[in-house]
Amino acid sequence: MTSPQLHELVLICREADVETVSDALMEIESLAVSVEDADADTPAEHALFGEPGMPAPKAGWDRSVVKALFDGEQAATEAAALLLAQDWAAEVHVQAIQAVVEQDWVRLTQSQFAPVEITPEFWIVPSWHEAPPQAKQVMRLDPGLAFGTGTHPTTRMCLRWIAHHAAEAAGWDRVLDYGCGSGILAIGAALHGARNIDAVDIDPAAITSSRDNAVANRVELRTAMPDAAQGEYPLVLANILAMPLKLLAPLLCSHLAPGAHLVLAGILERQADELKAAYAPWVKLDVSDCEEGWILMTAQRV
Ligand SMILES: C[S@@+](CC[C@H](N)C(=O)[O-])C[C@H]1O[C@@H](n2cnc3c(N)ncnc32)[C@H](O)[C@@H]1O
Repeated sequence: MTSPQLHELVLICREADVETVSDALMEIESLAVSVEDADADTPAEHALFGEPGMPAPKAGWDRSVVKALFDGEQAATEAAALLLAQDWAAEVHVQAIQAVVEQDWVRLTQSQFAPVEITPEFWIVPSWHEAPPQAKQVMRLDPGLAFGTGTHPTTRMCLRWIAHHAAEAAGWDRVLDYGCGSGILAIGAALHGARNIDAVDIDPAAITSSRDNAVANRVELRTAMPDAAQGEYPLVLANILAMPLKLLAPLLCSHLAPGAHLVLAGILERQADELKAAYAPWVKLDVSDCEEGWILMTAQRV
């Protein structure tokens, strides 16, 4: 049995009625409601910006287009009839009830994830893309349930650090990726020559995702919950957030072998001093990279 084609009910209403109309549409089980400016692209169009730092002058446009999505033409027609029968709907007008052209959602989603350059030689490339010709090192990674596709500056900075220190990878005979998400940092380390990598996370979906991504990249990781991290490592990576990183300072530092590198991300520029203070009993953290307000903090245990 095929499901009915999606239809949208397009209404024109005054700014004062937008909220009531939207609420009513949600109550009669519209699948989605959106509001647009009915005068967009005409001389009557006006923007809704306030002064910098001030709220917008009002919540809607003088004449708004409210579009509500329904599962089939009949549902949209019934919703229109029900809405227009309300005593507050005198100024609400039906502009159209029309079939919605199905999008190729898979293609649309895929088009939003392009290859990500970490260094000119090292790229993160979704499985449906060709690797760029200049890429010498490629990680295959598709967006999934766990954080870490290479599009976030914190992840990119960690990967760049790994790539720039790849000459030391012979010494990375154990690596700890604490808060592994998609496994992107652990896989990045493996692709650059690290061995015996523990990728741990509190989120079971991250553990599954890291395992799958490791298989896709033909690298070996030990993926597990955080208590699987045992002993000392010459490289410890953790891209979490400032607050958990502060709480985790004693634990992460207890895993640093003599001479080990500690690489921390998920920290905003203004949080640098708090992090330095939290780690000061064990190591001296420095800011070693910065992107879009996020910083990378690194240290080497003496
Ligand atoms: C920002 S994501 C980073 C993912 C990946 N490492 C990257 O660099 O893109 C942070 C990850 O840390 C995990 N996490 C948060 N708090 C944690 C904790 N206390 N112990 C272990 N993992 C934690 C989250 O579940 C999440 O997967």
